[in-house]
Amino acid sequence: MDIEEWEQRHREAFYNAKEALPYLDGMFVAYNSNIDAIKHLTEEDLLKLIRLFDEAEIQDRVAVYPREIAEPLDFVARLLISMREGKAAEVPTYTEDTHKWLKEHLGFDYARMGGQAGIISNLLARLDLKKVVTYIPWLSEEQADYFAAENGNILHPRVEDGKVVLKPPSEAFKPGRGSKVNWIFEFSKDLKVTCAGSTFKVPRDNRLIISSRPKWIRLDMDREIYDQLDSIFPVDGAMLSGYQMIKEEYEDGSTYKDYVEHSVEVINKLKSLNPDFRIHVELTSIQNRLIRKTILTDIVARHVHSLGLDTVEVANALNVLGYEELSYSVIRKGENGIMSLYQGAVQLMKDLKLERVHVHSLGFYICILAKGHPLTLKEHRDALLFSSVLAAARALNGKIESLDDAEVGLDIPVSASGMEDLENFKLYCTGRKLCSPDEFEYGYIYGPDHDAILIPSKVVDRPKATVGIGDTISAGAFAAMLARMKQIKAGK
Ligand SMILES: Nc1ncnc2c1ncn2[C@@H]1O[C@H](COP(=O)(O)OP(=O)(O)O)[C@@H](O)[C@H]1O
Ligand SMILES: O=P(O)(O)OC[C@H]1O[C@](O)(CO)[C@@H](O)[C@@H]1O
Ligand SMILES: [Mg+2]
Repeated sequence: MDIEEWEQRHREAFYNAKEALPYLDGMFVAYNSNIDAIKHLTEEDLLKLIRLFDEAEIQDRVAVYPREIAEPLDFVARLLISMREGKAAEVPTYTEDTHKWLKEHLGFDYARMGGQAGIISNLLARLDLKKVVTYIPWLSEEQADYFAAENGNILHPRVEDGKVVLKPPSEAFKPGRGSKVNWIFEFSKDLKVTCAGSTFKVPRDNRLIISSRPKWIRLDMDREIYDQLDSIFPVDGAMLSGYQMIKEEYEDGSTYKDYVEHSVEVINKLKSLNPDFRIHVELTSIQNRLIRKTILTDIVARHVHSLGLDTVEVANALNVLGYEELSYSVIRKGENGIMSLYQGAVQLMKDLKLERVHVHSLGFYICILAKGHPLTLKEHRDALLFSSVLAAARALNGKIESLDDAEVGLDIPVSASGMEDLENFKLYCTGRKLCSPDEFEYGYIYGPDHDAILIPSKVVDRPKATVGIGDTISAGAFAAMLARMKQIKAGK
């Protein structure tokens, strides 16, 4: 594979996407947004933090592998695990005490829009989409301020005298509603960590998300808004996320089954209102295995078209779907396990009856397509290359203000190690007759029951922050794909 060829393809794809995006009438985005309190950890911070605890106790808690933050020791343990493995993780906390303790002992550098739906809404709005209809069940006044308002193209449903109208978030929030604040601990490659006599270096830039889960959170849609869902149209597709909020049981006796049922009702109603409608679900790391499995088998499977996830989430999904061996080989080899990652993504597409599975990894993206998916492999590849430029821009500056602003991503080089990973995969693909050597150079794979796109992606050496880049990649690619479908429909 020739790096200059891929740089040229990125440029061409970026301008093709720029041409196509205005053909979109709009996108519906729901459910989760929050305020991200972001803290870049230094070695000094870590020394101070570890000194607050007995190091043997930290070690014991690491071995427990806490799946929620019930007390500060859980936090320190999950932080060390995440740093040592270089794996992105999100851990829930159900107590306000966590926020108080972190504020008192660490503090944060800056607050930003957070949550897949929040980040995706702002990205699509700044790509100048005609309309982004966002639905956040817990929209607070403070949270409303984190939505991009400069283009006036983000609208949120509101019930006025029994009628659903679309308003800017700043006019649609629920008065008196509290805000959901997550903590994001960003840590850079090579940061040195010493605890209980052992020292290690952080293997790659990454972050740990502490996801607050206040009692009032419900992953659900207001009844009136559901009943008048046609009022958000015309929109061409939806990007849904936040199902990780769903709990097994609630104080009022309801259970996760009720919220899964409502979530599927919303999806079915959206599809009934536009036969060409396409729905993408963006995943995140979900600690509760029952909820993770249920989201995949009862909400995603057979109901949505497209799934976006990172490598750890592929492994976690395979694990709860019964592919322990494959899951382990994805995790064990990390970014190098491209064969297992590919096989895992194909398995997800088959088991969950999806049209599209878009996996983002550091240095390359894989997109598995069901046979018969509209668009050529080149058009799908363009969508992925476009998102790679966006990812670079977001990694470089920590945000994307506009399409013109995103062009800075074109100057970031395609990842040499990503190219190497793909080279290692070439033998597997050509050996199994998945593609000819030439087709592989284009990044096209024609499987027996699926097609696929592989691209090397642009990687920023010292990113400003990594949180939200995956959401940016998935949103950019899905929007560009839909836009191309609309452009073709318009005869262009
Ligand atoms: N320095 C970087 N430059 C470019 N892309 C990056 C960089 N760091 C991470 N990424 C991309 O961001 C993705 C992170 O995805 P994910 O873990 O889903 O993030 P989030 O869910 O917070 O948006 C990685 O898979 C990789 O493709
Ligand atoms: O699961 P939650 O609490 O909605 O949080 C999702 C987290 O994932 C992100 O959206 C990144 O994907 C963060 O901005 C956010 O803190
Ligand atoms: Mg993600």
